[in-house]
Amino acid sequence: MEYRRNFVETRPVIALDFSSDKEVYDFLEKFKGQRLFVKIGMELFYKYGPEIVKQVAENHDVFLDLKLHDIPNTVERAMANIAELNVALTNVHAAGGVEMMEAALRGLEGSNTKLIAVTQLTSTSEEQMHEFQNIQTSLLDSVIHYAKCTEKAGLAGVVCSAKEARAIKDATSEDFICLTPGIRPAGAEVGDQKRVVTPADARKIGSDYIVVGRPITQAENPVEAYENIMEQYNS
Ligand SMILES: O=C(O)c1cc(=O)[nH]c(=O)n1[C@@H]1O[C@H](COP(=O)(O)O)[C@@H](O)[C@H]1O
Repeated sequence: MEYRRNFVETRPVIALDFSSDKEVYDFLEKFKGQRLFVKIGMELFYKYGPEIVKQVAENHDVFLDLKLHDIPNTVERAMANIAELNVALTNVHAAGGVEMMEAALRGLEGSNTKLIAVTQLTSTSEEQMHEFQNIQTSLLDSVIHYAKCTEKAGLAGVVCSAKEARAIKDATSEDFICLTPGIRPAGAEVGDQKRVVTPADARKIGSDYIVVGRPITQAENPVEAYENIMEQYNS
């Protein structure tokens, strides 16, 4: 079946998982003025706070990945602070519940930031989910359950493995965003990721955004690695 696709972000979102701001700016320099889509996560945020987000957002689109998961009131108030940064995307954990996700959205009111929710981390395997989370459905069912709850709360989409993107869109809507980390070019080191997909397959299955960290940031030539991954994703 041919599916309608409204929007796909053709640039891989680069996870800036660096321990210092110097490494971040040295890395971004290599791309010579290109406007990138980058992800700032806990590692940088807990060290440099909103300042690094503001700095990077001057020249790049930013996904602020802080994965909020707390009581609704706390999440709403934290999101109101994130709203001031006007980043393109930010996230919460769907496991926080529908009420928490609705509160997060209220906190973001007035900003242009899209809110998405993490379903099951791409570093979680089916067995780990059964054993540690004591969820006895299949991992796919769990991910779809969280996606439906996220849709019900009114969020723009989810973070999931590309493996699940097609099933999520079938269970929600074609426009429901599937942002997918756990991307590995064929033969690349997998590291702690469990549910990995190649850039080309991610696009075929239905990712709207791919997030790529180490295969680019740890590459000998990060610009070349970025361009190769972008080409595979868009071919
Ligand atoms: O929300 C995320 O961005 C995220 C969710 C998830 O399920 N898995 C996941 O890997 N991520 C993030 O995506 C990035 C993946 O990095 P690499 O494994 O180095 O490509 C990391 O910064 C993770 O924090």
